[in-house]
Amino acid sequence: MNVTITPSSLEGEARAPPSKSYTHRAILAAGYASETTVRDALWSADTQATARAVELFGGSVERRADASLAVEGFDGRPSVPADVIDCDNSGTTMRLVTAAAALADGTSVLTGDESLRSRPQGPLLEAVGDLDGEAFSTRDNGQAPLVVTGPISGGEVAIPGDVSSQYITALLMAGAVTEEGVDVVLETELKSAPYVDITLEVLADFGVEARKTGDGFSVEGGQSYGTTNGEYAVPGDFSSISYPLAAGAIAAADGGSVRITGANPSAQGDTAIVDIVDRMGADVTWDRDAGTIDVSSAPLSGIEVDVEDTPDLLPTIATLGAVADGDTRITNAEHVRYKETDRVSAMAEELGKMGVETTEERDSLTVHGSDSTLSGATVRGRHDHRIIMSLALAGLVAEGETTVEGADHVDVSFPGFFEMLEDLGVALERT
Ligand SMILES: O=C(O)C1=C[C@@H](OP(=O)(O)O)[C@@H](O)[C@H](O)C1
Ligand SMILES: C=C(OP(=O)(O)O)C(=O)O
Repeated sequence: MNVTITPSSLEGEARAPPSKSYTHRAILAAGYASETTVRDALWSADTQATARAVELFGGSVERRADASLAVEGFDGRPSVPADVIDCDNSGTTMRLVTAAAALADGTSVLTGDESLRSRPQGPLLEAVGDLDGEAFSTRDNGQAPLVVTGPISGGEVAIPGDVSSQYITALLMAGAVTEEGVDVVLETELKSAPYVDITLEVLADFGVEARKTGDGFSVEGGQSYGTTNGEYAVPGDFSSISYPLAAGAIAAADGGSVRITGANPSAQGDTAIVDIVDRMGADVTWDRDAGTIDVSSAPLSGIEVDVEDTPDLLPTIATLGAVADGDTRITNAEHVRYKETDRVSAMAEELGKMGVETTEERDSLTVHGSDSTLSGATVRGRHDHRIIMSLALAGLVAEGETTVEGADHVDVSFPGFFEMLEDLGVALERT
C-alpha cells in the first residue's frame, strides 16, 4: 500500500498505542510464568512474533475481545520448538527469544525477514556459547538464520553495550530461570540504556529480582515469574506518541491543538520527545497525572539532540529538524544504523527527495532546516515503520502531495497510524 498525503491542519484527540517494548517483555515474562493476563497489550506484527515464539516453547497466547492477552506460560522451561521460530521484522523478538531458546534441552532455529536477517546477533551468540550453550549463524556472519542449542545453566558473560541493549535484556530475562543466574559484564559503554531499565521494571513486576552492578547487570538463578494478581497492564508507547506530538508541533490548526491521551510516565527513555519538542519552540504541556499531552504549533528552531538513550526518536527528530529554522544536530547515533534500516542514511536520503539538506557522519545527522517549504515527493518507506511514519509527518507540511511507498509496514508498531492521522483531520489516500 502507498499513502498519499495532502498538506493538512490537525486538531483533536489521539490515544497512544500500548508500548511495544513493554508488551514484548510482558508476553515473554508471562511465558516464563504459569498464567497471566496482559492488559492493554499492543497487538502488532512485532508483538505477535513474540507471542508465536511463546507458543512454540509450549505456552499459549489468546487475544480476548477487550484487547487483553490470556497467556499460559511454559513455567520457566521452554520446550524444543516443533518448527522454525519466525521473528519476522522484530529485533526485540529475535534477541529475547534467542536467550529463551538457550534454556531448552535441544535445538531451536530462528529466522526473520530480509531486514532482520541483516541485523547483528554475533555478541549474543557468543554469550550463549560462553554460558556453555551452543549458538551460531548459519552463514557464519553473525546474522540470522540462527541455530541455538541449550540448556545453559548460567554464569558470567562479557558483552558489548554499544550494539544492542536487547542482548542484556535477553540474558537477564532468561538468566532468572537458570540454575546459577547470569552476570553480564559490559565491555563497552551501554547505549539505549533506558530499555534495560524497562526490563528491570517488568522483571520486578513479575516478581524477579535483577540489578545493576558496578560493571554491568546481574540476575540470580532459580527464580519464578509471576505477578501478584496474575495480571499485568502495559503503559502507552512514547516512541509512538512522538508522531502525533510532532504532527501537532508542525501542523496543528491555527488556534487549535492536538491532545494525546494514554501518556502516563514510565521508564521509557523516549519520553524525552516531550522536552525535545518543547525545546524546539512548540507549545506543549504534559499533565503526567492525567496522562495527557497538549501540543499546538509554533515556529520551530533547530537544536542539538543526543540520541544515545533514545535511538527510535531519530526519524521523528529528523522530520522536526527539516521543518525547523536552522540546524538540528542529532548526535551519538551510530547504533541507529543497526535498526530495521540504517535510519541515519534513510532519513537523509528520503528527506533529500523533499528538498531538505542534511550532513551525515558515522554517528550523527545534521538536518539543515530552512524557512523554505518542503517539496512533496514520492519517498520510499524502506519497509521500516519509523521511516514511514516520519516521512508521512513531513508530508503534512510539504508543498503538493507526498506519497510514502510501502506504508503498510506501520503495522510493526502502530497499526492504526493512518486512521489516527485521518481522525485528526489529515487528508490522505491509500492506493
Ligand atoms: O528493548 C527494546 O524494546 C528496544 C531496544 C532498542 O534497541 P537497541 O537496544 O538495539 O538499541 C530500541 O531501538 C528498540 O526499538 C526496542
Ligand atoms: C528498532 C526497533 O525495534 P526492534 O529492534 O525490535 O526491531 C523499533 O521499533 O524501532
